Amino acid sequence: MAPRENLFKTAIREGRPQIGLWLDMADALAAEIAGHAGFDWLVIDGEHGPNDLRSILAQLQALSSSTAEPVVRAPVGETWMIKQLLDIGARTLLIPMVDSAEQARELVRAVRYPPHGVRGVGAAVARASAFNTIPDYADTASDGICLLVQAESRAAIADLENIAAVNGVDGVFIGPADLAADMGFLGRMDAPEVQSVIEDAIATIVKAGKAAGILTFSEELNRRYLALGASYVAVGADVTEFSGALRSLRSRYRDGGGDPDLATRAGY
Ligand SMILES: O=C(O)C(=O)C[C@H](O)[C@@H](O)CO
Repeated sequence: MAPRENLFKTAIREGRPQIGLWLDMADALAAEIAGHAGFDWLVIDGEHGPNDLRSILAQLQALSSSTAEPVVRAPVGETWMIKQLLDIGARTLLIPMVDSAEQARELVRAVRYPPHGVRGVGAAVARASAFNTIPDYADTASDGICLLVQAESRAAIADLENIAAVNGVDGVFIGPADLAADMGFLGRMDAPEVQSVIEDAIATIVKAGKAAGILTFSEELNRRYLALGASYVAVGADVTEFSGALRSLRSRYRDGGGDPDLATRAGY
């Protein structure tokens, strides 16, 4: 039995738009609910969500009955951390703060077994191999693994062509919040200077033959990025959706109607 196909990886390779959501509740039940909402991909956020290996595992298990591809964002791109995430069954990884092609090449090595990389071999006891019931797991694992690197600094933008060209990088994901901050526009992702860099970055990634992705809570921007060739866009986050819905509900019962902006305030 070979590992099942990574349909998200196939879709972004073919340029078919994939709509995603950020999961920062760090909760299996919340992930399961999101899994049944029809998203194509869901980011289990190990960078900013209060996650550890166990909570990521629980969310992977909760999502195993859904068609959404779990995308696990590591806190940082460390080889030992990537090994643990792959062993618990994460197949699509999003690695934050990748500033150079050299860093991207190291990440490719981290997700591959020798002789192509440095991933430690422990498949026999790992969930990734369905506990040793996928006999050819080690030989076929890299087919299902999808490596997405995040470009979110001026340094990354300067080396973007080379990052996108790295063999084994499946997609480059633009982090608008960090990019804006690094450019001197903290919290102002909509600044024209930032938007112009983002649009050029999408073009560069697509020209290199790789999948471009991004997260924004603005529907207008998401539609624009899709039109420019981005193939996987995250359109919101569980925390902000939950919080916005609750505040909106509460404000309807407040004298005077409450603060109409509460539910829609942009986040980053
Ligand atoms: O820079 C960004 O934008 C991202 O990397 C995404 C954010 O980290 C995400 O958590 C939304 O706030």
